[in-house]
Amino acid sequence: MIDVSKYHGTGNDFIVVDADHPVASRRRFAIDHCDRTDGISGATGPTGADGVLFLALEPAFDPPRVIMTLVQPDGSVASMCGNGARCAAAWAADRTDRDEVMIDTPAGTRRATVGDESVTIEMGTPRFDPAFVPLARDDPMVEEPLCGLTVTAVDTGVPHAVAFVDDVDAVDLAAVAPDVRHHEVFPEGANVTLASAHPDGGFRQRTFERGVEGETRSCGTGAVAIAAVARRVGRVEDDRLTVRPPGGDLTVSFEGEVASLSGPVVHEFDTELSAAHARHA
Ligand SMILES: N[C@H](CCC[C@H](N)C(=O)O)C(=O)O
Repeated sequence: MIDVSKYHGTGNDFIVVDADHPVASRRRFAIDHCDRTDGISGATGPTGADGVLFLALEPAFDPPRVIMTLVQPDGSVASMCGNGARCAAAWAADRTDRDEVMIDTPAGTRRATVGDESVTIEMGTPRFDPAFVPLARDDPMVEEPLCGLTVTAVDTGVPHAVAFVDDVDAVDLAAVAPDVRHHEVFPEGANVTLASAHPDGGFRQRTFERGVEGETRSCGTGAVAIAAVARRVGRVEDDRLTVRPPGGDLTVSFEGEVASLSGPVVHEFDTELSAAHARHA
């Protein structure tokens, strides 16, 4: 058994594992323990999770660094996760007593700042170039019809197909998302993110995630994707926007074209999990 923690960022929830602990098969560990019916349990029973964050803390750096690897419930590895990176920063801040942490991800190194009420992570520059998303074509996809939605494709560390609709709750996301998520124009697949204008400003959000293969309560790269697309297509000019997924409000801000993501992080509980899976299972 190994010690683990459970965290969530606006309802996007993760099992956090110190990478020093021996886990024979990270893939098997994520598939088993993320399961919503018989995965990781808290005081009130099984919770499961949207993914496992394996975190290697390097406290000697200034600021401390964390190498973050997100393994998803289907066993795949995602190159970036906005809410996961915010949880990783809170975990590292607890261990180092520092409020600034660098998170190393396959999408790049991102600075995180841990405050009392919220954790902010730099998210880099959203990219529309087909080579970045990636798209299996030479032109960016901006407000094009795709599987019944009007889609703009953007890379915010992972690929998002963003569609603005009148009311995010009026869309049967589970029904419409899989065709977009698996469309041949996205050679690595895509997360499918819906947005609609909120009466108090900003946007409501719903995201169907690749790797979870379902809707999550929040998605940080998706929130940044909505803000980036809204600016690109001229829906807003703001440098600071509230994006509201079902699990709680996120703030996306821009300095020039570089985005940051802020919102609360909650340490839910600590427990122990079995890590004794066959290496290649
Ligand atoms: N929930 C995450 C995104 C995970 C990325 C993943 N679903 C993929 O692209 O495979 C976030 O807060 O940004």
